[in-house]
Amino acid sequence: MTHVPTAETAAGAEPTGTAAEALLGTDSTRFRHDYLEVRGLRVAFGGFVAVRDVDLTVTQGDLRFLIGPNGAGKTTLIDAVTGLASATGSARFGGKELLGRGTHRIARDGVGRTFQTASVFEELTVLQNLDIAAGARRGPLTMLRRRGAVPEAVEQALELVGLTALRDTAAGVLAHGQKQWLEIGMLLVQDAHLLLLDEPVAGMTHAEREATGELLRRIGSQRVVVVVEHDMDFLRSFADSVTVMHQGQVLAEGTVAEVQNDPAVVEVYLGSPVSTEPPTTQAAGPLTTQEDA
Ligand SMILES: Nc1ncnc2c1ncn2[C@@H]1O[C@H](COP(=O)(O)OP(=O)(O)OP(=O)(O)O)[C@@H](O)[C@H]1O
Repeated sequence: MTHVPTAETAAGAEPTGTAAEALLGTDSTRFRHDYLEVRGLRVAFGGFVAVRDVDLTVTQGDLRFLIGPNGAGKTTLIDAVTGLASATGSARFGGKELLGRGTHRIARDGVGRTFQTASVFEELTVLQNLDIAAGARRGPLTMLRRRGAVPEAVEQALELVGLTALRDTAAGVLAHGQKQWLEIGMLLVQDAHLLLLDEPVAGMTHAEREATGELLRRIGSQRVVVVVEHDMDFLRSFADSVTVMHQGQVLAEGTVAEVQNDPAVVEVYLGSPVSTEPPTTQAAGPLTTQEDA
């Protein structure tokens, strides 16, 4: 029988505190003081500078959203931090300089990312995908020793991302949202402590977006999480803080309310200078949607 995945079986189901704590740790873990510190980051493609002079600090417990118009340099920034784009300046995590290192070493140092399109092994089951991700961390010898047993971290990740009931389902038949959760689970079993997520809720249903937001909250309390996102409703529901990029630079940073009322952000998003006249009615901010207007 084909298992039909539903939103209810996925990340919306609250995991037990034990699984989340066991996998993510608690405030007393050694990762408490982890943070991403980017300074003077610059990425050029030939003569075109896609990212310039970017400073960014993101700490554990601060679910950071990175927004900006198309082409602002958000994905390029993630590419630079994860070793996919060569960059100058500095990007440090856990006290280590990431720039100039290979993608695999950066991953081993606890930095994980997702892409706009989920990249899971479609023919393999949820469990197999997680086990491979865990194996990437364990190394071949440990993998051989553990063959047959489901590693504890994999069990915990299954529960945390709400895919326990779908563990034996082929990843290819998962709903779109569930694939994203699987990818996030794969980062967790790889022991990523900096998670850079590129548009994780694109194409998701409302229920899937809500479930993802709750999941990111849980993870963000114990890991350093940066979310690139265009979905402004999602941002306003779940962001602790926001960095706005424009033309390769940081334009504004602050709480949702702060950036929403920043005239420079308004101008970029609306494409025209903000009126200096007092509004006659409640003005819609740049991060508002049709629902709000
Ligand atoms: N490999 C590349 N070679 C040349 N130019 C590139 C390359 N990758 C990105 N760019 C350019 O760099 C700029 C920033 O692109 P990037 O994908 O980082 O933007 P973004 O903010 O993530 O946009 P979006 O929201 O549309 O994903 C764009 O002008 C893009 O065309």
